[in-house]
Amino acid sequence: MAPNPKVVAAYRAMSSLGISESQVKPVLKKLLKLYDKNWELIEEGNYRALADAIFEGDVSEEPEHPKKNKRVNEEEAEAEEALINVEPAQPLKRLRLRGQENNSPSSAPSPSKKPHIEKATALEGSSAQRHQNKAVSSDGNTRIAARPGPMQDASSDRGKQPALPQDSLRGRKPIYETTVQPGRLMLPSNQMPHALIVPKDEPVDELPDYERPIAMVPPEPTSLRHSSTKSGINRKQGGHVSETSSQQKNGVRDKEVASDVVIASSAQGEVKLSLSYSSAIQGPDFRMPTQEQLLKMMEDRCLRSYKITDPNFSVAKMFRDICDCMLEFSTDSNDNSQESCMTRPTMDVLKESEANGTPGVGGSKDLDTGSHSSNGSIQVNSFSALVSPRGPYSPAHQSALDDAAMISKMDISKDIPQSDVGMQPEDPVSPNSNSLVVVPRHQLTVDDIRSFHDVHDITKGEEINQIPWVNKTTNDFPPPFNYIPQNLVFQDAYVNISLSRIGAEDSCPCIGSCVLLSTHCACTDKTGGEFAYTAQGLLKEEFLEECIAISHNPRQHCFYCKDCPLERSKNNGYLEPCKGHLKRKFIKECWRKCGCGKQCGNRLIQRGITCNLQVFFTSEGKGWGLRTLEDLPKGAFVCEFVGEILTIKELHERNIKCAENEKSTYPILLDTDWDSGFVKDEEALCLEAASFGNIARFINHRCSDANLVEIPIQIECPDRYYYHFALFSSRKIAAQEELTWDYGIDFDDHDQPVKLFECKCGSKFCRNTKRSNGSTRSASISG
Ligand SMILES: C[S@@+](CC[C@H](N)C(=O)[O-])C[C@H]1O[C@@H](n2cnc3c(N)ncnc32)[C@H](O)[C@@H]1O
Repeated sequence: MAPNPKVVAAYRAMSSLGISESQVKPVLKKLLKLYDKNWELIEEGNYRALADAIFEGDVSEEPEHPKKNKRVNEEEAEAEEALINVEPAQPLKRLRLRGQENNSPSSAPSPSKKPHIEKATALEGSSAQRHQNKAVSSDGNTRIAARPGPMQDASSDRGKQPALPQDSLRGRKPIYETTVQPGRLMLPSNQMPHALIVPKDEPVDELPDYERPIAMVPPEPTSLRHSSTKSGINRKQGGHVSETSSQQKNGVRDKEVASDVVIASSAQGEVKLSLSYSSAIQGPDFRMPTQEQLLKMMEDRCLRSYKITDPNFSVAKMFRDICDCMLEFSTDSNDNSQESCMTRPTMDVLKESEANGTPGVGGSKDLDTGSHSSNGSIQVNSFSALVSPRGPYSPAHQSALDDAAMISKMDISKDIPQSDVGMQPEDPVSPNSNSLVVVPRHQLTVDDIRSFHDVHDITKGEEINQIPWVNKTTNDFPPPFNYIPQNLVFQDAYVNISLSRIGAEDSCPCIGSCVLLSTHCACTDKTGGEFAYTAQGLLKEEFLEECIAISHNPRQHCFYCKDCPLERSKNNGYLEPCKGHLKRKFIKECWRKCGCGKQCGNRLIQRGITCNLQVFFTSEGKGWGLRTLEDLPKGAFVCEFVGEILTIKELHERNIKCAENEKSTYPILLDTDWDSGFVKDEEALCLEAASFGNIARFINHRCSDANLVEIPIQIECPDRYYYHFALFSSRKIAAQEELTWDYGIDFDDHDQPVKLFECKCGSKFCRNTKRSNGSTRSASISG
């Protein structure tokens, strides 16, 4: 008799998992019986049920049913015959599970040799694999991550289904049935128990991926067979029968019923987590596991497949926690008074607050108000603060946070009792904390998400040193912005960084550190044959003093362009005369085409920020500021001013837009070389740091006697229309001092690129209080 092609296919699929026909045969026979020869159930998910049954050993270990050898009908006879006659199957690549494409059948270890390990390995390729996170590597291959992602976007699930014909469904609708019953925990589809997945021809659901229920009801013929007493599970609470929506939708089956088994519940039983099971899985050999067996099995799976190493890990506890979270979430979200629910801020901030005598905020931000708070007083803990690698955080929490921001709300000024200040904070991601609210990612605006700044490191790891932030003065959180460590072109700016444009005159053939050599270095040619830096990595005194002098006496160092790009950008048909720009002293650093190394003393600013800084909320009404946490010598490099590279035209347009929305821009004109000839529009540039910037965006202005001075640095571009804007200490600065620089604002000029602010620098040279001076330097930052 010709072999049954279905059987052949099943053999082949199992063969690709390294399972021999002799192992498949008895299990397949039993499954055929169990499923009433419903091949669809066996074929589903590339023979997932078959593979699972073999690995679990459930079916094959069952005692033989008395009707074992009775051929019920032709098909069974044929199938059994085929099971005997079929040729050894060749591995069929198309049928292999994804992620196993490199496992040739020959290299697959024999299950009989290493049954335990083999089971785990194979499961990773089958059912267990579906519970794993996957990351797509740069080569486009799907990789399995070490941990499951509970709130993973369903789109990342692509590629998890086997390459079977139902692949054609990908990109359309998932093949799961989604009957939502009240009180069910909603989890993403990639967490649905595979045993409860319905065949592919069942109706598809309309629910978004993130609202798929964990409990699923598969189709089955009308029956209440499931009311088995075998299970031993106390189903008093949850053993109810429910009707699936699919039946109502398609009307194909009269009634499909399912039963729930409660596997966990919150303390008072308000929330229960139950598994629905269907009589479709209850053949004559149906054996319901006890709750204990189920949890034990799941625990084993977690240990093996998800590599959970915590010896105290308990699936039962995890499920209970899920119930607690559900309860907490649902009661919080129904309760409008949650707006005033509060939590304790992070420890370091509380300590600071206490020291300061005022409540403080750390890792906290006013979550852009309006939609979140009617009175503007609701404060939301920083998302990043919660996920700080140094904070009370575990990788397990991370995956949950990937798709849902855990946010604790507080209004410290009103709600934190003084007795709470300085108390040990709760684990902010503990499910037992009643101060947490889980906000689905889709409810957050881009600005909300951006605004989550890590209290320990506002740079999010982009700099060598972490730069924390603190607010001892108000409940405000740092403004939303994206931290970038290097300038980035916004759109039209022409910044041509190409090696071919760097000629011999713009690079040196030195070896080692140029500043230590006695020989001439070509990179100093443009700065008078002298290095600006000392061997100790400070600005040379003389150079620094010249820069400070230029800054103090702008009028004497001003030039006026014939065709000013700034005026041109206004494009109002009437070209105003140039108001003047400052001609500054340049530094040319060595770069990639030079012979010296990265540690060359003439590559200072490109090595990044090395001093210890902190963002803090100023008490003088200047908003946020930057301070040093260590003493700085005179001439030390502090940081670069980093932002988006905009053309002046783009800045003009952005200013108009921002003015409409009452937002600020923080621009620095890169105008120090505009006198070299006609500057094209795409080469008249500025840096703008309001939305994308580095730590320098927090440095406030101080008139004249600021402790930082700005210096243009040429690195990778031979042309000076694009350069770096570095800030150095203009004098010794003591730890805790605020860092300031003179923006060069003319407070009398109201026709500047951006609106002016009322200067609160406190300097006795403040130009704003005198409202005179008439500095002719072009405006930098204002707000
Ligand atoms: C580059 S930002 C500095 C960081 C800013 N303070 C913040 O909170 O994000 C420039 C803005 O800070 C404010 N600012 C800077 N220096 C100031 C000063 N001396 N007095 C008052 N406000 C100042 C102005 O609003 C200005 O537009």
